[in-house]
Amino acid sequence: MEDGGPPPLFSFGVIADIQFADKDDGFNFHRTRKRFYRNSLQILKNASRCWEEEEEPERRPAFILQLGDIIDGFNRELSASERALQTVLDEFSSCSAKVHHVWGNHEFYNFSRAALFQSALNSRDRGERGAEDEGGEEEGGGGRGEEEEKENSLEEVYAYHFSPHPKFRFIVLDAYDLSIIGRDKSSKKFKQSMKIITEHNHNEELNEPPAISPLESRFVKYNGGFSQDQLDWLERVLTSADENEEKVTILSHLPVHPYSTDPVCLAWNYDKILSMLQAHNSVVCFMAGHDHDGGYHMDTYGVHHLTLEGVIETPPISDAFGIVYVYEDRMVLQGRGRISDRVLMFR
Ligand SMILES: Nc1ncnc2c1ncn2[C@@H]1O[C@H](COP(=O)(O)OP(=O)(O)O)[C@@H](O)[C@H]1O
Repeated sequence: MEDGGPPPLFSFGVIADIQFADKDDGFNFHRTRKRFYRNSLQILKNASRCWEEEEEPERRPAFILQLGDIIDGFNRELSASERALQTVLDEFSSCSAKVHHVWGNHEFYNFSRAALFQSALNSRDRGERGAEDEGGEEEGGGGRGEEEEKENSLEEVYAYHFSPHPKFRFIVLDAYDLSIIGRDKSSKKFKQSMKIITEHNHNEELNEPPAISPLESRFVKYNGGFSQDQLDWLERVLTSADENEEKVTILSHLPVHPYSTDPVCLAWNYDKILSMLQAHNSVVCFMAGHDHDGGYHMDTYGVHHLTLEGVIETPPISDAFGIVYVYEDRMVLQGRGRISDRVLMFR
């Protein structure tokens, strides 16, 4: 694809739902899909090799987007969370490009939010500015008491943005900002999240989706949503990107367009994000993981919603990763294995 044409401006690698565990193959909850816990490391090896093989500087990934669920929740039961994470990170480090990590539900099955902020999965320092140090009443912050500091750290958001090339911006979102997994039970956000989920989901087991309608099925414990603070921050980042005529790609573990995923995988308040994306001309693409079957939809505003097929449910004969080559007017996804090639024209 694109052979013989001008080189891209820059390129990046993509991969989602690796969910590595040193454990025999198993199944998803409904036993409809096989999960290849050990082989997921082999697919990551294939990805690293492929990303490193690119010889032309503009075609070699400048960075990698890891879209969440890097290791499986089973590691916690096996007391192997740290070891499994190190195994996967070692594999990533065989590739020269820096990785931007998105956080998914399995990150919270293995680690507390506080631990994640202290871990190598916090790639926020690879960004320019995060939701915590930008705007609102958070700014200036001098003279905060210890109690207030503690309270703020309980509510902290993992979101940031970076510009790898002039006129292009990437925004990492925290889709478990409102969630009952990961948030400390004493936090305001936990209480708010419990209220939201129990208003919609009356099952005793909150991972069992409400059966009212396909869209309502998203109110399960393994999903989450975006706080108003994060939405306000995103609004400011997008306004500035519009003014600077940038092309913005947004990254989140949870998809936000009902046609790009099984609705049971949607973010709780996906509609809030969707209307914001449509109102900002700078937004060209929204990338997510979580739904291992993947999905794609271009909405009526020309925004591409790409849900990447998950590594964990990819049989050993196949692959699930890609390289995206970025040009002035489009992004060209070259997928491997289950991930399709796509040309994403900018609106
Ligand atoms: N219908 C359900 N009822 C009860 N628990 C469920 C249901 N669906 C999923 N779960 C649980 O929710 C968690 C996440 O589900 P899973 O399908 O494994 O998601 P993921 O694709 O993120 O791995 C698992 O602990 C799983 O056992």
